Amino acid sequence: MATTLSEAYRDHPLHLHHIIPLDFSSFRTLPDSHAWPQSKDDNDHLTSNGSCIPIIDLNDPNAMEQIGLACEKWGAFQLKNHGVPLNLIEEVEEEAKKLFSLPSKEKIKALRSAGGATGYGRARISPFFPKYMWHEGFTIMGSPSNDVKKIWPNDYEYFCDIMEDYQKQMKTLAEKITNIIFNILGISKEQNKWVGSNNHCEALQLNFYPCCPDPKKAMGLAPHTDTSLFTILHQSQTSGLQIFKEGVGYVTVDPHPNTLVVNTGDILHILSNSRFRCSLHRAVVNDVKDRYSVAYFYGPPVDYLVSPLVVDGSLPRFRSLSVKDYIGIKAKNLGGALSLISTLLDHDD
Ligand SMILES: C=C1C[C@]23C[C@H]1CC[C@H]2[C@@]12CCC[C@@](C)(C(=O)O1)[C@H]2[C@@H]3C(=O)O
Ligand SMILES: O=C(O)CCC(=O)C(=O)O
Ligand SMILES: [Fe+2]
Repeated sequence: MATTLSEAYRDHPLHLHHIIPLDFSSFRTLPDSHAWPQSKDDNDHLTSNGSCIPIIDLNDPNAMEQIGLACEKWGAFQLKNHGVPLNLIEEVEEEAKKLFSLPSKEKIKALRSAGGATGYGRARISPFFPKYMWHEGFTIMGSPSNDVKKIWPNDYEYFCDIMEDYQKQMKTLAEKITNIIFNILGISKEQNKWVGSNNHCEALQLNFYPCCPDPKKAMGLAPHTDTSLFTILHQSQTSGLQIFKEGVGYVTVDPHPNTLVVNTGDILHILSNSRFRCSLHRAVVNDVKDRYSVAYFYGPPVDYLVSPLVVDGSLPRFRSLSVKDYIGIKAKNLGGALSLISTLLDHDD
């Protein structure tokens, strides 16, 4: 049987102190463990003048062209008329709120294990940063029942139904977006047989950023790119997501009701031979409101060979490798993973 996404992560265990979040409710000031050095750049570009992530209507006849441009320029766009029922999105947010509002001692029951991929805990990228993030996460792959039963032995069903339903809706939308993107890139049906099958990778991440006593010094989610083909994100009506734009800095993605944020990931960057960027992004926190977000990561199956698409005799900028191998390289090198597989640089190792 082919490897699953959780199995691909099992080979890259984390230490427990990189998994257990703080009991944020017990802090009135920012603990040193969560105080990040401020870089000058950080406060400069919280809103950008005129530059903002495009909002695209999926029903617009020009949607395909707009999506292509957004992926080239920003590696992100906001999507209107995406077809996902709004009440389902609201229910996912409500269930996430219920889960994260539990006392620490309850949430810890579903703690992700060292070699595990799902459950409650810190972000997987935590070991790469000297300070901790003002964030708690809950990772779901398929049915969350094994994890949620540990917290709510008698009331886990509704939560699970909602999360599974949401993943189904996200998969349908992700397939539409993939078809559009592969059309733009001219990727053949032969190469994308996995789209629309059940042989794909998906994961759902519930994020919680508690209201923070010293938001300027804290970091919600440190800068990263996603390991997906692309990610579909619902952010609650509280802003916090910022996308890095070359020459501009971090640009805030203002929440718009009824839109979902789509950001491109590493796999699409490699496949498109870097025509599409993979957006570097982060989440900042605030001292007024708790913030929630729900990220759906979508991509080809773990044994799929990711090969850069070469057009008109251009050279591949990355070596071909399986999704599983890329996950392994990223688990060890995070932001350095793409340059390690680049064909344009000399590697010492
Ligand atoms: C399928 C995925 C995608 C993961 C790993 C695994 C499960 C959890 C995802 C996240 C969610 C939070 C940011 C991130 C950077 C993290 O730390 O965990 C993501 C990561 C990735 O995109 O690499
Ligand atoms: O909370 C956000 O807005 C960003 C979340 C994110 O980047 C992720 O889950 O990968
Ligand atoms: Fe992300």
